[in-house]
Amino acid sequence: MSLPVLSRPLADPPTGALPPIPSNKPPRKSLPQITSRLKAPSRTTTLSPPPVASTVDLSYPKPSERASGISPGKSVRKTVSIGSFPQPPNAASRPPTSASAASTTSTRKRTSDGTGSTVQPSTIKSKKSPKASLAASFMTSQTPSLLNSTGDGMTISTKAANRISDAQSSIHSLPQSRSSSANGSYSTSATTIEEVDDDSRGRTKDLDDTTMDSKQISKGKEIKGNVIVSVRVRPDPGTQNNYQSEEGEWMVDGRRGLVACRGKDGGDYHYDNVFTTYDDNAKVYDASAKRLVRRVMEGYHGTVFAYGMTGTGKTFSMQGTMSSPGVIPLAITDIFSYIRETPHREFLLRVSYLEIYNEKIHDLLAVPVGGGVGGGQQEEIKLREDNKRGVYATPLKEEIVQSPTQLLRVIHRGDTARRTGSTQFNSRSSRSHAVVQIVVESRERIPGAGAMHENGKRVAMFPGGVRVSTLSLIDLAGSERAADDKERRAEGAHINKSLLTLGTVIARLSGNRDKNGNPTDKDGKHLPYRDSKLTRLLQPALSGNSLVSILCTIQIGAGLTVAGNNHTAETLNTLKFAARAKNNIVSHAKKATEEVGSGVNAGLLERYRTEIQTLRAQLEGQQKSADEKEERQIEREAEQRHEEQMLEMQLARTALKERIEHLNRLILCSKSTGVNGGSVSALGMHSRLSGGTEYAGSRSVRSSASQSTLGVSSGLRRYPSGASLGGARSNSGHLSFATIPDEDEEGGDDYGDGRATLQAQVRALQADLQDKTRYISTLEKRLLQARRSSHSRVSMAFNKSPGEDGDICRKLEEKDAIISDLQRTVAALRSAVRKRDMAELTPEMSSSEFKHNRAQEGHQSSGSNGSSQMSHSSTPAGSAGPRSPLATSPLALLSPQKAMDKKRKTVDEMSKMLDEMIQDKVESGQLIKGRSPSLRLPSRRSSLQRHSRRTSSVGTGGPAMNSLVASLRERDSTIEPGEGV
Ligand SMILES: Nc1ncnc2c1ncn2[C@@H]1O[C@H](COP(=O)(O)OP(=O)(O)OP(=O)(O)O)[C@@H](O)[C@H]1O
Repeated sequence: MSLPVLSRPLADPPTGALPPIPSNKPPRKSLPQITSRLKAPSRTTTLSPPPVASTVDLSYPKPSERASGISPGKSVRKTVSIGSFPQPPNAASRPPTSASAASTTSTRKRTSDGTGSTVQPSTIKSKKSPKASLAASFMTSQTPSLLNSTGDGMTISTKAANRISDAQSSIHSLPQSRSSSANGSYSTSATTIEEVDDDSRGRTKDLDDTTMDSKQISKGKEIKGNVIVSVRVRPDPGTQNNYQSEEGEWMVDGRRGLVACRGKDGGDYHYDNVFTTYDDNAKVYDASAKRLVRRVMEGYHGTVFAYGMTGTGKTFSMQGTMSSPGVIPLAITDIFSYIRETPHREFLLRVSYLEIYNEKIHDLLAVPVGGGVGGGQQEEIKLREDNKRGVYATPLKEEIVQSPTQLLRVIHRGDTARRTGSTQFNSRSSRSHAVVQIVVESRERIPGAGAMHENGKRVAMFPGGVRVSTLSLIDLAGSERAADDKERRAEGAHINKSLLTLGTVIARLSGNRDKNGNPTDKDGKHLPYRDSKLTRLLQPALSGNSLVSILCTIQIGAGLTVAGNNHTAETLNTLKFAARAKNNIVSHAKKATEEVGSGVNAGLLERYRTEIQTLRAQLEGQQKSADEKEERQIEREAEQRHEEQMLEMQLARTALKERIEHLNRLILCSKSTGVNGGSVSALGMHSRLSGGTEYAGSRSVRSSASQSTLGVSSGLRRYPSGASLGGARSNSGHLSFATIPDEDEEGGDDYGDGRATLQAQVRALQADLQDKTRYISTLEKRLLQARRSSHSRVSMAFNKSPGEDGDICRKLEEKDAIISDLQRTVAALRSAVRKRDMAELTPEMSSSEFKHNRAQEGHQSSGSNGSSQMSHSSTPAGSAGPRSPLATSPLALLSPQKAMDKKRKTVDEMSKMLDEMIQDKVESGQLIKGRSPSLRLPSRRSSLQRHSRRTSSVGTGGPAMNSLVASLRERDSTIEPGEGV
């Protein structure tokens, strides 16, 4: 099936003055009592049919005779032209459009045979009278391609055919579609909202003033102008438009809107429009639907439907052909023209297409479950009704369209799915009622624009509100006599039943309502809308919520008789239906209100806008949270780095602090206790000497170790021997040598003068022990940390580039150096202890020697300086050289003076105990062996043993001390040099 190519202007809106109100038809002598109420179309047109149609001699033998109970004159009680529709905005109030401009620059004059010839614009412009303008509107119709109007330049392949439905097309459906399920349905019931529309009413009044006595105008009569009834006569090729049939003579007068039948049951029938066989689809559309379409764009609901016997041209009129597009494609063109002309509003169009076949509703746009158009199972579509939306079909697929081509494609897709069949009168007869529904949503582009001017009148508009209106284009199935084919008969029965119901409803329409607001007939009985799906669906339109245009198609002439059927009765039935519709349908159509907010009635436009806003807000929120997350991550990383740095600094500070404390304590010890010499003072000296500016690392460890070593050395001086002195020298290095003379000198003074009490010394030693303990634990910590970090770096290094191996190796070597230092320090400690023990156990030290030395010591101390003493005392025993204080001091301890011996012995014991404790600490703290340092906890047993030894020796004095020394000896003999303690 091919889509029709529009052969008329893209935009041919009624921008100029509206056509004149049809003047009252001249009273006819034969119908004096009727003609006073009739308004015959008095359109002056240059396209009048040939004389054969209009000059048929009409003779009305029985003018007052009623056809089927309805007098033709009475049935057409009031005929109001299309001009009674609400007026469109003034041309001046709208921005000029290219389409309208085009219509003034180049026009084509349509002739009665459908061909056009170019005429000059001036020819048309010169016709200023309303009548002339209407004529001009027909004359100026241009016939550009519909495809060009979209601007997309797409070519739709078509196959020439007389009917649009006869052609095949390869156009595919568009992806953008949505379903109007119960939840997703959209209101088209805005017209149920009553609003005062002074504009349209006033205009109707003005228009009617020209045609009828103002006293006769009532509101009910005014709104009848919202219903247009037209009759179109199909050409009968067989009879060359000879309107004579066996049943009588027919007269069709397009100018007067008259169809008359002279014969049995005949009569005169007047309508808003009567289209002769010479009128083409464009003229039909212009006169019957164009203005309605425009009103729909302005916010009114509109319904156009074609009614008539089968084969009389309903589908031809609604769809048209490629060369002569029908109402639907022309309406689509006008819809988009209106959108282009109205830049201050934004629009959203959605379309649905359904058919009622055998009293079931089918969605022509939904792909059936079983696949294939028209086949498979479809979800049953039901009609529902609510106060807001009125009657609606659900679930019905709706597609959003953005161009005329797109819209035509969608409708074409529905057409191909529509049921057709061959009947006696139509090889491709529509077997269903087809309903195209175009929902138009619109809103002001600038929210808050406030009041707008329409037709020169100030119309209050709610800024930002969405207006929803609906255009229903319905091609009804044709009524027919019983067919031979069973299927056709069944279809025909349903078609006829629904059309009968439609006729019944229209015949009983009265405009009355019961107390619940339901429409009733004159007798107050309910109208049978529910008797058929068609009437149920048309209920909103028939009960007055919509502008209505009914196009009734007939075929008259001898051709029908030739075919063996006389359809005059059917034709008369159609004419009567049209007359009843015109008389009975009362339309209260009002412009839909603008719904503000995102409720059901607000339409998709508002929903989409709300959704856009929501999504935009979500997007911003997500962006914000992502940024925040990133910031937090960065902060966290920075915090971690900071913490690591702080930890490192803390460790460094702790080490520094401890060192400072240690140094301070040593200094304070000597000051606060008044001790100027002895081991305490010596330790302080050594600390100062060895400390310097070294805070941590191997140097600190070394200095600390030196202190320990020196501490031990200070004890050893009480038990001097040549071997011990040599060992002490070799292990302690230059520090030992540098400090020994001071220590010895001061120590000699201490004990010699007895200024420092033993208690003070013990305290000082204990404090020193605590310092050492703390220092050792700090070293442990650092060692552990260094090991951990080097491990983690090594593991990281494995994952990193091989180029970093050198760094790691270097660091490992550094750590190893530290460990080696520590090991050396411990070894020095051990060595010092061993030497001390050896010195302690020297038996051959004679008392005379001791005396001699002691005397010498006393002599030297009374006069000479420390350095000379040192040079003498550092000489080994028995030699002529100077003797070391370490050599002389232990001898002095073995003095025969008992009191002094006792005192010194106690000090020695204490010193040994302290040494042992230091040793224990070192032993229990960190044990380093080779390159794999590990912590070793002291065994509980040995610890306890040590503790008991300590307490016993402290509590009991000499014997305990002996056993302590023995155990020390025993232990030390098991330790090999170089082995970790
Ligand atoms: N005004 C017209 N001018 C030229 N051809 C016409 C006209 N009206 C109808 N026809 C032709 O008559 C045939 C039948 O028309 P159409 O199918 O439109 O009738 P119908 O009323 O829709 O029939 P049905 O109810 O069976 O579907 C078609 O071939 C169509 O081209």
